Amino acid sequence: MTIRNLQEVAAIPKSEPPLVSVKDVGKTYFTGQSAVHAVASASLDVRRGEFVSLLGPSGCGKSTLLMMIAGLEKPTAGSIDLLGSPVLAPRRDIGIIFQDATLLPWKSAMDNVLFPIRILKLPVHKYRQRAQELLDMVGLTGFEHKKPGELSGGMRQRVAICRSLIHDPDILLMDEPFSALDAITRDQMNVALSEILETYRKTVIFVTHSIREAAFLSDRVVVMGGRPSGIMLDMPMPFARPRRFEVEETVEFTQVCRELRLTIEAAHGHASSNHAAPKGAAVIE
Ligand SMILES: Nc1ncnc2c1ncn2[C@@H]1O[C@H](COP(=O)(O)OP(=O)(O)OP(=O)(O)O)[C@@H](O)[C@H]1O
Repeated sequence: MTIRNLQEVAAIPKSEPPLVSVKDVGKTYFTGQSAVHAVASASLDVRRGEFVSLLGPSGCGKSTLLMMIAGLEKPTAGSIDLLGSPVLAPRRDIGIIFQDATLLPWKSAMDNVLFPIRILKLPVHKYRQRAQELLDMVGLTGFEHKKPGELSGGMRQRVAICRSLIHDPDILLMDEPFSALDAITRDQMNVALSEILETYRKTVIFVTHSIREAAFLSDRVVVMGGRPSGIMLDMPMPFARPRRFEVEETVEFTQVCRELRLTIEAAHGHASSNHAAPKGAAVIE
């Protein structure tokens, strides 16, 4: 089982082909008589070890793009390659985390983490130690035998993160994983996720409404928006790693967040921050 560390990632040459390649992808949903153009033409490359956030207001197609990368929705235009092969269906080299932890309520935290191993018909005993290491890393030592109902929302989401990592996927897709948590727990989860990724370095595509969350976690932030929706901005985050809360108190962080916010507002025809937030952009924190 490979555990990639930061030094290894830093050593990945920029010339290496992207791990995820989204080319001119579009998605139109047809429901009865009407058509919804969820994503117009989106192109995006993600390199191995990168953390890329998809940021934008409600309804701009972030989840749709993520679900297409996961192979859970089919594009109506363009193509998506993962590790050099086209995505045609859900794949084992991907781990997915949704807003709701969706744990099995009758199973313990340990058994929930090991669940993908059972589904994949791999030998469970070989993965117990890794499951324990993951639970230890997210601060759940001593909670292995608790059922989801006995855990807090933040704890359940930590179990879900462990579950997504247990089979050592190359890519993690995360759809607003912390948006149901209170602000303090959410901040703690952001730091916990950063720490996890410093050890179990993965390629991550992360959907969020939160500018600060995107800026804190990401190597690049991709802003989606416009009508029809596409990619408005692809911006590298200039903050050194490892990152701790203090980065959010820097002038540079505030400037980056401002630029992201202005791009989102411009996408909605509101270039000035003095305007009231447009419908749809009201969800941006
Ligand atoms: N299964 C579906 N059938 C029809 N329309 C859909 C479907 N899924 C999404 N849509 C529409 O596609 C558009 C994009 O939705 P999507 O959920 O991808 O946006 P989003 O940016 O992730 O929004 P949110 O942040 O609120 O989750 C919306 O107009 C939505 O109503």
